[in-house]
Amino acid sequence: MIRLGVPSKGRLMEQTFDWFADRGVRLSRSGSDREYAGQVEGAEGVSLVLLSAGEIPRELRAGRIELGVTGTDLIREKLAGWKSDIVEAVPMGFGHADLILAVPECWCDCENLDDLTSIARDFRAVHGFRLRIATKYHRLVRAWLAAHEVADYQLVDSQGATEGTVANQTAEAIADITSSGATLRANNLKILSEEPILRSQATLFANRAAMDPNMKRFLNQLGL
Ligand SMILES: Nc1ncnc2c1ncn2[C@@H]1O[C@H](COP(=O)(O)OP(=O)(O)OP(=O)(O)O)[C@@H](O)[C@H]1O
Ligand SMILES: O=P(O)(O)OC[C@H]1O[C@H](OP(=O)(O)OP(=O)(O)O)[C@H](O)[C@@H]1O
Repeated sequence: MIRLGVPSKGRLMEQTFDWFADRGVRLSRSGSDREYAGQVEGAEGVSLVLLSAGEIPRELRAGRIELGVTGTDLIREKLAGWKSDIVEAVPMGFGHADLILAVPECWCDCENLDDLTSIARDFRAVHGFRLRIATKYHRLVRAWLAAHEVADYQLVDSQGATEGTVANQTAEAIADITSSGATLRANNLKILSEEPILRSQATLFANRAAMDPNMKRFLNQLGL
């Protein structure tokens, strides 16, 4: 049996259902909106597991699902060395979002990472603590800042409403996912001019160890 993990709610779930329907596989939730059980029609030996998008990486690596749909950001953030256990089967063309670093709009002398680096250096001297960046993407942000040789900062964990942390004075900058940019604008934040830390989209991932003839047949059926 191939267990296919799909986000259990929202646009990501609906667009995943549409993507599979376009390829002749009908995924649906059984029972009420609140019941996290599902059905698969049009493919033999495949079952549907509805999960939080954030849990799909862990479940895939643990082998509790063989296939999973989630954002590339979540796989890279949650699984160190993910390529040894996980195969990227296909980017699905939706759920596009950029992981970016943003600072208050009113920081007129801060347009890029070089500016932020010198602000961070002075910040520590003036305030006695390191400039705080709120994020839930600890691994990706740390690696990106290290690659750009930025060291004078601290990460503050924020699992939601991250853009609000600056107004709430629990951070000076944020690193989060954005797509339309509306949340950043509403919170008076601007993106640094560098390329995003990561461009993410919804992707079908497979557990590498589960790549048997059965799995290949199913991927084939999906046109992959
Ligand atoms: N505004 C957005 N536009 C497009 N994609 C987004 C947006 N926000 C988040 N995503 C993407 O959706 C995926 C799920 O994100 P996230 O973990 O925040 O979901 P969630 O809805 O909070 O799920 P859960 O709470 O069940 O884990 C991620 O891959 C993320 O990149
Ligand atoms: O650029 P935009 O189109 O405004 O989208 C960006 C927002 O979407 C996500 O939040 P989500 O709604 O998933 O809630 P969260 O704060 O719980 O992460 C993300 O964390 C941003 O806050």
